[in-house]
Amino acid sequence: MRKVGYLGPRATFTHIAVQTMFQRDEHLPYRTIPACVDAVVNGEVEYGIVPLENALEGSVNLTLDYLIHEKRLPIVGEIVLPIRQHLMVHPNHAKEWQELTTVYSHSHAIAQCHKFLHTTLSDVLLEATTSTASAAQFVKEHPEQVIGAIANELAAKEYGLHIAQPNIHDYNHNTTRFVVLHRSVQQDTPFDVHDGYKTTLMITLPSDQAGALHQVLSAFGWRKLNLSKIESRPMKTGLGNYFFIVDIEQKMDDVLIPSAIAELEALGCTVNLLGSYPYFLIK
Ligand SMILES: O=C(O)C(=O)C[C@]1(C(=O)O)C=C[C@@H](O)C=C1
Repeated sequence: MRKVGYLGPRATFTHIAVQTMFQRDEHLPYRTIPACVDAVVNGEVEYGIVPLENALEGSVNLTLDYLIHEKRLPIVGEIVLPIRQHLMVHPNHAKEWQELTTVYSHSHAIAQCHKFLHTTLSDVLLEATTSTASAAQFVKEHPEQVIGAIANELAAKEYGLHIAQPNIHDYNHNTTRFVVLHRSVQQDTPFDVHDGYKTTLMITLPSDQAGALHQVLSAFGWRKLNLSKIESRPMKTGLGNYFFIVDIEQKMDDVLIPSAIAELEALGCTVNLLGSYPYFLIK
């Protein structure tokens, strides 16, 4: 049985991803994303699962920044999960959900429900928590307060809450990508089944070189390497300094990706491989 760490407490979306893909393993909750990443670094767990990107809200910057700037662990797998957000309250307040004073949730979950919150609960205070399930746990522990949480159905069951309004996310096609982290690059994949492979690179452009980004993209383009994501993030070294994260829709090979990397390096770019890994889409 392998030890798998996740952003907890029990019944987060991350926990659902872990329960689905690591059914026979031991699951250990961590309070924050950095704590979960640290647990992999320290060897407390073999794998750590953290959210990376949501279809409505974009990247989970805390994950990306911690992985890039603090603890550089390889990505060895990816799980994509459909996300349905529900407004839940303590059963004592089932009829008062329109009079809530405060709604708690993870900032990404709050952002996925802005339209609903704006139109239906416009005066409510919004408070960010470390995860959706920790918001549900907080509501359970404060039955005297007229407050709510945005979380999933499993959290409503786990913490004995009443779903006052189901499916409050603003757009139907809501999914989140979770990455599987390991201490070192592995030959074995963390799960037996998968829907395809991705390779993620971090690319830093040479400073002040006109057309550098165009040249980078053409190194992938003429090799017909399909990119499923390109995103820039601050290098945190000064205003205007950015690096790029690029996802290529295929496994690392012997020819195409290595020669694209060599071409980028010849152009003066710095390229780091963050992982080449299988992904699985949960239905
Ligand atoms: O709080 C949770 O339940 C999480 O697993 C975190 C998280 C995220 O950070 O994006 C995961 C999925 C949803 O997009 C909302 C929150």
